[in-house]
Amino acid sequence: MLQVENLNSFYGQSQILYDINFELYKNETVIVLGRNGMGKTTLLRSIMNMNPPDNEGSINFKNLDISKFPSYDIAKSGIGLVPQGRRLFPSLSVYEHLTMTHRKGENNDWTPEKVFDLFPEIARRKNNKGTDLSGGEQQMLAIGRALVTNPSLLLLDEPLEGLAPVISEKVIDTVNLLKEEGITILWVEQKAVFIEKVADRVIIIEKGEIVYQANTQEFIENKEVKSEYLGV
Ligand SMILES: Nc1ncnc2c1ncn2[C@@H]1O[C@H](COP(=O)(O)OP(=O)(O)OP(=O)(O)O)[C@@H](O)[C@H]1O
Repeated sequence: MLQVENLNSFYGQSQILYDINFELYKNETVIVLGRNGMGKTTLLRSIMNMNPPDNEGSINFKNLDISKFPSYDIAKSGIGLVPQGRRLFPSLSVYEHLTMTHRKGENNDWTPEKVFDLFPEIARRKNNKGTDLSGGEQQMLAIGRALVTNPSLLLLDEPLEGLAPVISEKVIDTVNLLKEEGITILWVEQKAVFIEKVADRVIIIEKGEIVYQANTQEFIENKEVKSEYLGV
């Protein structure tokens, strides 16, 4: 579904990502782990061709090189981003967040109403400003806003940040449900604690380079890798 080849990313003169190569297969959930500042957000921004960073290399999505597409065309081609920190719009209501980006899907259309069925917590607050919601509700809205673009690939940037354990569980359950619906997931995260509940494969990024790729079971059993790169 996605092939990233020889991706190098730069903020001005500073190189952040070095020769990144990996593939995502349809319907798998892959977690990219890395400590603070290792380049995880930069990787997602590069896939979306958001500026900054500047990128070199190729990114193929469903056999199309999207690396030079503007971000809105990448979104249209079927990649949805749930950004770090949610980045909701202070002037928009919950409902407006969902209607503004709704783009009709081919089969199983994610409408604002379907998002409300998934997250009744935010349905009750549809006329409130998005930024007035609790942290957990804001994360649900941020996921909903990406879903109404009807993505086949969803990029999640540390979606559990600042959430209570019970809400984190709900987000993890939601991601598993989306996988059942056929959505491919690329999730970047600092901590590996929940990984066996959701991931098929794990990639570790260290100072902008991929230093490890394995299936989840192999990763869980590999204490050396965990302590070397994640300090756990
Ligand atoms: N706009 C920017 N301009 C210059 N440097 C940046 C910019 N954004 C990020 N960086 C630098 O790029 C590096 C990678 O940052 P990035 O946000 O991708 O890391 P991360 O792994 O997502 O970290 P975190 O877990 O803290 O979100 C860091 O050294 C950061 O300081």
